Amino acid sequence: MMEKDSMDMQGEDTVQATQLVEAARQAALNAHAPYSRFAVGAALLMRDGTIVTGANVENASYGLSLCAETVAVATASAAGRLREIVAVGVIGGAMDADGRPTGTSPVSPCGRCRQVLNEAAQMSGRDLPVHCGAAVGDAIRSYRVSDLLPDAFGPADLGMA
Ligand SMILES: O=c1ccn([C@H]2C[C@H](O)[C@@H](CO)O2)c(=O)[nH]1
Repeated sequence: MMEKDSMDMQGEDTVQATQLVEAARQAALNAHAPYSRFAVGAALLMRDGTIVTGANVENASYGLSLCAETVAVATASAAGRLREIVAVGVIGGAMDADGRPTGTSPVSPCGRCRQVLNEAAQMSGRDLPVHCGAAVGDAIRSYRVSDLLPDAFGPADLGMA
């Protein structure tokens, strides 16, 4: 797999990653993914320590489905909190018969979600950590938004500070 090297973490960052991955796992249980049967959960750590979550919402058109990360960022934005995001956790995996995501390899955000996360990073003024966890087990790969979307098209390209 071609992916930029993930960050090495220690101490507090590891706690943050573990907490966000666990919240993302909980969120993924609410995925509406009857077509792909692939559940994704996303968790946003906010400046005040609270967590905003999202899960993927598919629909019968397939292609117009909403990703977990996008749902989470939209939820924070709708509450007037787009600028308050400080870290992100994501998990995903093929659902078992009970609708629980499975798999021991981390998944990382799709291309569209990377652009959405870049907007959150720009608005928060932080190169947000993105902790990508496995549905099951301890595997976590952590990145920065700028690792996932280098040379991003962003507000500066539209002449905005
Ligand atoms: O970053 C991603 C990648 C995929 N999905 C969802 C979309 C679809 O519902 C399912 C399979 O692609 O996973 C997400 O929620 N986030």
